[in-house]
Amino acid sequence: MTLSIRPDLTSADQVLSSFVAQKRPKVTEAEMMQAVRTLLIGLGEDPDREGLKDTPKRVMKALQFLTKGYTESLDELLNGAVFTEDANEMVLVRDIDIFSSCEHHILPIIGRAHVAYIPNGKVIGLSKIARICEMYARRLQVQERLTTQIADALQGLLKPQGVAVVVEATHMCMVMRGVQKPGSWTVSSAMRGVFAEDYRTREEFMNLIRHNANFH
Ligand SMILES: Nc1nc2c(ncn2[C@@H]2O[C@H](COP(=O)(O)OP(=O)(O)OP(=O)(O)O)[C@@H](O)[C@H]2O)c(=O)[nH]1
Ligand SMILES: [Zn+2]
Repeated sequence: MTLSIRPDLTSADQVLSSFVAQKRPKVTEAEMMQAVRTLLIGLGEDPDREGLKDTPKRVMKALQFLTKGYTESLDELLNGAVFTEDANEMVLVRDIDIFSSCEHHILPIIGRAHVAYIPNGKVIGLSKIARICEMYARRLQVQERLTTQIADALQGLLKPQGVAVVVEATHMCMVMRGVQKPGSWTVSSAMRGVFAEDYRTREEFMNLIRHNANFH
């Protein structure tokens, strides 16, 4: 089962279960499209008018794409790209775009993730860090869980000296509806190992995610 619908799992269980690609449950696409059609009627629309004729299919496809992380696994996305390397300095991948969906309203969470780790004999292909973010973001999420899942995945895969993840994001459910606060954004962090234990390591990470790159 997927993480978001198994709140009883510990983070270690969650990392393990992420190794196995999840299958979509057996609801037919026709049933999903029918549900969107019902929504349209409930909203006061005519689902048979020309502009809306293909909308149930489009909405279903869009939602399938936005939640494709349920069908992905760490094992597949890694493709073996964990290498033995005698490196022990911080590795940071910054400014990873995040497009997720909040589980309360299925509205976009848009932001960036910054992910660092300090190796302990193993390094991971850099693109795989962004792919891990992508896999967890493309599920129904709360920002806090997205942040800890990324950290726990790296911690579980590499057993590094430490992992640090910061996610900065704006939630459309707080911008377009509800409390309507455009410009508000949320910062969440997950620190593991030396990043949790040693404030200087954490400070170094925080400084590195604040400075501007020279090539911009
Ligand atoms: N902690 C956390 N809360 C979130 C996230 N995304 C959405 N929420 C919040 O989830 C809460 C759901 O509250 P409810 O009162 O059940 O729903 P609601 O009536 O739609 O709430 P409002 O947004 O305040 O109108 C809201 O406070 C949202 O802002 C997230 O990633 N993390
Ligand atoms: Zn929401």
